[in-house]
Parts: sequence; structure tokens; C-alpha cells
Amino acid sequence: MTTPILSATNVSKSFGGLRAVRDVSFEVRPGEMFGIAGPNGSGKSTLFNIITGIPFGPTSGEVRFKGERIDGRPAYAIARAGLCRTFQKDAEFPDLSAADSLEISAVYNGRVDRRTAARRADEAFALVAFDGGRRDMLSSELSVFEKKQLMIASALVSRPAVLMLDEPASGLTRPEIEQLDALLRNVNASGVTILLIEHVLALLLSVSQRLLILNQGEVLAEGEPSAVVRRPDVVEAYLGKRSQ
Ligand SMILES: Nc1ncnc2c1ncn2[C@@H]1O[C@H](COP(=O)(O)OP(=O)(O)OP(=O)(O)O)[C@@H](O)[C@H]1O
Repeated sequence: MTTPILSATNVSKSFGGLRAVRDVSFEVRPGEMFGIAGPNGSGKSTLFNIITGIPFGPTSGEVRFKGERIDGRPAYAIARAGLCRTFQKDAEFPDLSAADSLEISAVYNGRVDRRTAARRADEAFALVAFDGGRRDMLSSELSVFEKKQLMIASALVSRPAVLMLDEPASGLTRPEIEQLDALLRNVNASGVTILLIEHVLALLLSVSQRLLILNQGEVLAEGEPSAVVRRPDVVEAYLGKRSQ
């Protein structure tokens, strides 16, 4: 059996008396698109936080990336090892053009010179199908979808093995979600393993090969997406409240 590229074993995270993530275990295979869903407050973002060490690691449990333990390592070391993430927020450098913003991300995150950074920025722009005529626009003036493209491209410039995306479809229209679907498939086909937290179930079901459902910090279900979402306990915990 192939070694998982990423695994969590009994990871937990407590904030005072609140156990936001409880004994969560799962494995992601190399090249996979792995979906994570669950009601608001079920611990999805906290799970991403403790895997990437941004801003904290787990209270207990083990996280392995390419077979090596990474829990307890500083966030920058985890990112440099090839595990990168995006957040539920806008452009990092609103006053810079999209092109400059991406080059700066490439220089800092990829630790490369300007020439290599420019090449990596071109590659990342191509992977997310960013409109070439819009690269000199200020990041703050881009459309909601273009900001998402730029955010994903900013994570791709350091050529991660695993990309973790936290609700990339939020705020997008239905046609834009279809564009995002194609974008994710394209990035995945380039060899990047993707973990995707998403409330838009149509997107999750379309792109994920496996789906993990969290509820109140615990794993409620895991498996083939269309089978998982038909389970009565999943319907009750999640779909009944947020189906789209
Ligand atoms: N830094 C923090 N300090 C205290 N409590 C926190 C912190 N971060 C998250 N929590 C709590 O942990 C629980 C899980 O939150 P989390 O943001 O991980 O859920 P989520 O599934 O990502 O929710 P959403 O779908 O709304 O983004 C919530 O009860 C939240 O209030």
C-alpha cells in the first residue's frame, strides 16, 4: 500500500475547556483530492491550523507529512517542506499589482531569486488560468474570483506537494464555482495533492475522491463522497442545515 502523503493520528486541540478537535485520524494519499466538510464550528479550520502549525499545533496526537512527524515543527518549516495552505481572506498585498504580489510571494515563500520568482509566478498564473491582461491590476481592484485565483497562485509559487484550501468557493457565483472546479482539477492534475474544506457541496462532491465529515470536533464519517453524504447521520448533522 502507498505511504500516505499526509496523516493525522488522534489529533486534538483544546481552547481552555473547549475541545475544538477531538481524536481526529485520517490519511491522504499522494495525488488525491480530499474533501472536508461539516457544520459551522465543527473544527475544520482548527484542523487545518494544527496540521500547518499556523498559528498553533495540536494539543495531542501526531501529524505526518511524507512519513515524517511535523507536529511541533514551526509553521515556516512545514510550509518549506511542501505543505501550504490558504485562508478565508482576501489578497495579501492589496496595494501591489497581481504580478508583483505573486513575485513577492515567490521570493519569500520559495526562497528564490527574482528571475526564478518571475518564472514561478508565470507558472502559477498559468495553473490557475489567470487572465494575462489583468496581471498589472492592483490586487484590491481584482474581482472576487480573480482574488481567489491570486490567493491559490500565491500558495503554488513555492511548488507545494500538498495544498490545503479553506473554503475557496465562498462568495463565488455558480459560474465562478464551475471555473474553480476546473482550476482545482488543473492544479491537481499537475501533481499537487489537495485538501479542500468547503461548504459548497456541489463542488466538494464533484472534485473530491474521498470526503471526511466532522461534527462537533469529531470524525462523523469518511469515505466515497456520494455514499458519505447519503448517510442518515450525516444528513441530520450537516446536509439538513446547509444543503445547496
Ligand atoms: N483561537 C480560538 N480560540 C478559542 N476558540 C476557538 C479558536 N478557534 C476556534 N475556536 C472554536 O473552536 C470551534 C471550531 O471552530 P472552527 O473555526 O475550527 O470551525 P469550522 O468548522 O472551521 O467552522 P466554519 O465552517 O464556521 O469556518 C468553534 O467552537 C470555535 O469557536
